[in-house]
Amino acid sequence: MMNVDLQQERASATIDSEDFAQWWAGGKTNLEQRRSLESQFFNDPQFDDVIPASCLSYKERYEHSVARGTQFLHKLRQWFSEKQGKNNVCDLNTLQEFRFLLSGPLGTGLFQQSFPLRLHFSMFVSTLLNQGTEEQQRKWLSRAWHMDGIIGTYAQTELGHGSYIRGLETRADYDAEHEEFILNTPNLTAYKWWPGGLGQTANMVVVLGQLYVGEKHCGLQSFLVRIRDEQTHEPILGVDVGDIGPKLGANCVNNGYLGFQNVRIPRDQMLMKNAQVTSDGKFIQSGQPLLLYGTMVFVRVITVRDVMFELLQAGTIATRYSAVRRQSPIEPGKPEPQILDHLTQQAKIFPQLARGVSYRLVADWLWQFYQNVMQTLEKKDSALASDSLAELHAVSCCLKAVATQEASEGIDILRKACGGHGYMASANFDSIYGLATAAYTYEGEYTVLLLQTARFLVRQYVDSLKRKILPGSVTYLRDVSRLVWGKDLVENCVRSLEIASLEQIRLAWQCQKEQRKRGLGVEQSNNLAGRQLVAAATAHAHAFLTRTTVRELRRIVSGLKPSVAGILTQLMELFVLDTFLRQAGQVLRWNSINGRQLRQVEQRFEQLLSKLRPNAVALVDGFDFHDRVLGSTLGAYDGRVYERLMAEARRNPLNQETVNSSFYSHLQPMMRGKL
Ligand SMILES: CCCCC/C=C\C/C=C\C/C=C\CCC(=O)SCCNC(=O)CCNC(=O)[C@H](O)C(C)(C)COP(=O)(O)OP(=O)(O)OC[C@H]1O[C@@H](n2cnc3c(N)ncnc32)[C@H](O)[C@@H]1OP(=O)(O)O
Ligand SMILES: Cc1cc2nc3c(=O)[nH]c(=O)nc-3n(C[C@H](O)[C@H](O)[C@H](O)COP(=O)(O)OP(=O)(O)OC[C@H]3O[C@@H](n4cnc5c(N)ncnc54)[C@H](O)[C@@H]3O)c2cc1C
Repeated sequence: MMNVDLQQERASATIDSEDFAQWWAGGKTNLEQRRSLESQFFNDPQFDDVIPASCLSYKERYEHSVARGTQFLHKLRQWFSEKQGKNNVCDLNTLQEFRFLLSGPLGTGLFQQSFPLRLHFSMFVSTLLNQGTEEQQRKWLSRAWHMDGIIGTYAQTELGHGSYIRGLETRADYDAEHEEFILNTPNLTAYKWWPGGLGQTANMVVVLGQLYVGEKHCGLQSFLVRIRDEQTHEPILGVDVGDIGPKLGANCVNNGYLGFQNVRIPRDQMLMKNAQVTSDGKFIQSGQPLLLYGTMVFVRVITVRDVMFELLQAGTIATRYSAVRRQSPIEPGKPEPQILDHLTQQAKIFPQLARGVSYRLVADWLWQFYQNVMQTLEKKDSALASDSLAELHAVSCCLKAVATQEASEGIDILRKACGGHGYMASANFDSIYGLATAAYTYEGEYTVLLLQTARFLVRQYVDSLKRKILPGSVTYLRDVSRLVWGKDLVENCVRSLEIASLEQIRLAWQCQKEQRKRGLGVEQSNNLAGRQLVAAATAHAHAFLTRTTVRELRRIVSGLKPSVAGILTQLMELFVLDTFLRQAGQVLRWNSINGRQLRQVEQRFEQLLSKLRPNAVALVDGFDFHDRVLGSTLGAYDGRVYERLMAEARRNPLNQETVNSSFYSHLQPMMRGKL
């Protein structure tokens, strides 16, 4: 039976959640296909949970995720190859499509704490694609794509170094006589540490190590290394491998450690698309060295989409729960309202929904931009390629940083918006938050990535002073006009964020110059200007996110059904106004905005909350998360929150006996003074 409040919400909404769901899924056919695929898995008893996953031990969780992961991949592959037909070869688009099935809603529905085989596709196969020569791809790609004797992962980070990649210590020495590389872990800090699936799952890795040819250091290169025997799965001689242990979240990923002692691999297992070692030991850098970092760029790009889903999962749970939960009369003597009627509750939840929708528009744009840059790189126009790569790196770094930070923060706001019940593991905010906050760190830590973007921004700012043509993402730096507060509030807000970004970049540049004038070198000056540089990259991200959201929505809006267009326009506006208000410190520092104008934004913000209120439940229904994807007692479609909380408590293994054995062994002796 459906909760009556949710029934009422759905009946009185002015948008049709089905229309929204079709747009969200990219069309009716896509939506139907996704639903049919999900039902094949979610209705299959072999994918049911007997015991709540949160009640399993760490080891049991791993074993369960491998058992389920292999069944999942087997079934998904069959479905995917039928769908792809003859096109079932591994290229970038196919990989992204398949990876999305693993890490999007479907994969999340089956693995709330992720699973160890994900890295094989997102990082191992993508590295073979990006960094392998055609010959290497012929040899390895198809096998890897079909997991034919190969389960891979990406081993870059070490115990001692993660952010500063050049500091990695793993060594690969070329032995010309045997045409082999010899891999070594010279000390404890050189142990690989963190790679997902490395502990007990993977049998091959892409390893990043310092290449030495004789005495000559040839920089970091990537190598394809077998670490476990294909048949027995025992570690190869000289390989020391294991799992690093429980973490804050993502506890089914099987993150591992790895050390090498004189492990030999053939010469053709260095990935040689951009750099080669010839059989007689000549090192040739034939492509742009930075392409070695290509896998990281790829994952940063797709992470924006991943955290968008996590934020909206949490948003759906909090919205439905807030429509079911009744507490605290607004007027004395009146019935307790749905907590969603408290304006402050709307102000916690709706901006997160708006942010998620904005990330969706920006993630689509970013993926397109990534593909365009990849095509440019293939054209071998080195100047153009290097400019495009620099812009892609700068944009992807700041978007990944800010999106993961805001999504994690948003998920925690949504968790708190569910009061005490939000803290239950069965509400599932812990898993969702665990994944989102991991993304804040992995694939480039937040501050480290913002500093990368800031370098680019300062350079573009200096170019703007020289009246040079600027890349698309920063053309606004050429516009030095002051803010003119007009009728269009969205434009006022976006423009003031752009001005704040421009001025903050200018300030960061001035700080660097001041330090240089004091006689400090470039690196020290950068270090001392660090806070300003991070503020500049953050301000740029906010300006870019708002401008891109507005532009992308305007580009597509005419093709949408009026009710979908209407709610998306409200959400876009709410996102822009919310960003402006949250960044008010920066905005007011760099723009002349008076109290009346600020109040205008606040009033419109509050008005938008009221406008969205009647459609909130229909909107989150439109994201079309299956109950299994939400995995939450608070967020299920039927709204039977209290029944589910109680049922889940009763399933808890502790409640399977009325008296636990610890009573006889400890509590009773204590009470009888017999300890
Ligand atoms: C358990 C997970 C949860 C479950 C989810 C499961 C699956 C999800 C899928 C995958 C994710 C899972 C796991 C994540 C895997 C990882 O984390 S892999 C390890 C990732 N590591 C990093 O990201 C390290 C971050 N550090 C760096 O990228 C670089 O070291 C640096 C900070 C960018 C600096 O590099 P450095 O070599 O020192 O260079 P320098 O600062 O000197 O810069 C040189 C110039 O190169 C430019 N540049 C740097 N990187 C790139 C790049 N990628 N592309 C293009 N250009 C780049 C840089 O800006 C400099 O340019 P200038 O012109 O000189 O300014
Ligand atoms: C869940 C998870 C999964 C992961 N999966 C993988 C994987 O599959 N493969 C893999 O190779 N790695 C993986 N990693 C490792 C991950 O990429 C690194 O942890 C990440 O890049 C951060 O590096 P670090 O741990 O060295 O942090 P540190 O760099 O030590 O960061 C600590 C602090 O130092 C600051 N700091 C560091 N450098 C600078 C600087 N230049 N300027 C200013 N401040 C700085 C940071 O801002 C931060 O506050 C994973 C990590 C996690 C958490």
